[in-house]
Order: sequence, then C-alpha cells, then structure tokens
Amino acid sequence: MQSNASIVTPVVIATRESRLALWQAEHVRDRLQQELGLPTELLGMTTRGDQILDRSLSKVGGKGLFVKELEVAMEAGQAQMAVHSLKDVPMELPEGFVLVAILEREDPRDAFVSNRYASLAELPQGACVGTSSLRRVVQLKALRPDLRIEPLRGNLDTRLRKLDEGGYDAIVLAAAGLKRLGLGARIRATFDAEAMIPAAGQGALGLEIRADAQTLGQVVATLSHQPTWLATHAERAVSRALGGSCSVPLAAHAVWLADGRMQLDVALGHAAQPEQPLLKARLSAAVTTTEAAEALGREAAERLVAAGGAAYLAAQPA
Ligand SMILES: NCc1[nH]cc(CCC(=O)O)c1CC(=O)O
Repeated sequence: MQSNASIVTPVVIATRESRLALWQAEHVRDRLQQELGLPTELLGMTTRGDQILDRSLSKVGGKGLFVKELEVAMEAGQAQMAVHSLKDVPMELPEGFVLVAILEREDPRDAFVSNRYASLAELPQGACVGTSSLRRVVQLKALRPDLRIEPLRGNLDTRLRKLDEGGYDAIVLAAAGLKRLGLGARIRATFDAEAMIPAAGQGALGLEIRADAQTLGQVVATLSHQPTWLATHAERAVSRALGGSCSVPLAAHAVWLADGRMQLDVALGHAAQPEQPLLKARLSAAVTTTEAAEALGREAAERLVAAGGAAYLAAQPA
C-alpha cells in the first residue's frame, strides 16, 4: 500500500443494506459533503452477517461478519470508507485499517418496546421478553428473574414485526437504532443505564478507513467527537481486555460526570447460567487522552476478574 498524497473523490462509503446501515452511511455521506466539501457516494453490499441473521451470531463467528466484506472492498480500492455501529466493530481491526473518527453518540440506552405494557415493571409474572443479546438476558434476569426470555433475531424492522405478530409481550432494542429510523414512538420506556448497562460503543458510529489513506484520515478525523471517542475507547478496552466477543455477556458504559471526570460502569454475566449474580464495577478518573481512557477500561476489566470473572468468562453460551 502506498501513502495517499491527496484524497480520492468521490469518497465511496461501503455499507450494508439494512435500513439502519443505510441511514448511518447516508448521515456520514451528508456530513462529508456539507462539512468537509468532499463529494461522497455509497456502495451497498450484502455481508455474511446479513445472510445468516436468523442464526445466533455468537455461534457462527460473531460481530466481525458484518465488517469483513466492507474491508475487502476498501482493500480492493472500490471504497474508501466504511461506517459502522461501533457496537458491532471487533475490538481488533485487521492490519491496515483504522477507526479514524467516532461521531457524537445518540442515546446509548436500551429501550423497552411493547404493545401492551408501559415498562418492565408492568410486565406480568412470567411474561415473555424477546432478545438474543446475552448482555440483555443476564441484566433482565437480574431485574426480573421471573421473566421468560426468548431468542429474537433479525434487523430492527424484523424484530418489531415479530413483536407485532404477537410472539412476545415485550422486546428490548437499542434506543439509538429506533430513533435513527424515526421509530422513537415505539419506545415505551428507556432503561436506566445503571440498571441495564449498555454495550461498549452502543449508539456511536465509527468511521473506518485504510491506514495508508493519511490525507483522508486527517480530514475526516475532524468529524470525531472527542467526549464520545474517549468514552467508547474506555468501553472497548474493557471488552478487549476480557477477550471481547458477543458470546460474553459484557456491558460497559462510560459517562462524563459534572466535575469533568469519566465514570465507567461495567457488568459481566454468566453465559451458561444467566441467573448467576452479575459481577459489577464502577470506576472514575480524570481522562483526557485515549491512553488514559483505555487504562481505565483495563482497570475495570481487572476488577471484574478479581471479583471472580475468570470462571464467568470460561462459560460458553447454552
Ligand atoms: N447488534 C445489532 C445492532 N447494532 C447497532 C444497533 C443499534 C444502534 C447502535 O447501538 O448504535 C443494533 C440493534 C440493537 O442492538 O437493538
């Protein structure tokens, strides 16, 4: 690979073709055009992750499945950028690729969606809640051990359709995705981020480019939102330190306190026995650099291990 002396235009953004992925890519296209004056186009692609959405991602290879094809297109020069829900981006990018900007995040919390009940507290004893996220399962079990939790897969529209068809009393989805698609009215209640700690990176968008596209990188980095960058780097460092994959029920969420310090909440559940108590930790520190953010994340991971996390991490999903 050679170093780029100038920016190839139009900048082509490789994107998955789900409604949410397209919204996100269009959003970044508009910002590149309007704020940076860069002509930008989209290249829609179907990834392996999209083809097998009805099977459990934790069993077929995980989050990287949504990202790989987009990287192949960048490697081949068909595209210069990929836009991802940061939550779906593996902790280690392949050699030759970098996250160059992280945009200001949308609501990072999880949403309670139901046609019959206004909140988790109003669900009757033994009600059926749909989610396939291990992180959501273990936290729901901690809040309401009586609930019956059933798998729910597919993109956002598919999940909402399955709720509307009567398969579940309620489902849990990321608030950010619903709001981006204009579906915020489906949210009956938003989970408090302390009771239902979000996933690392939830609600944030990550912009990935080739590491050798230095000029493009410098220009696009100006779109990055530093408070979100630092918070999500702390969150992702927790997951990285614990060997992060979606077969581990791990939650990590950083917020900025009024005094300017970062506070990081983490929780680890047991994948095989979701009724096991959650391991939790809360840390805070003054954080102004990526290194300090990642150090806080690693420290949180160490706390979870010290609390007995190794046995939890060894558990495989049932
Ligand atoms: N794992 C799928 C996924 N990836 C990103 C979002 C929502 C948007 C976001 O968190 O940025 C979703 C849907 C969901 O979890 O309900």
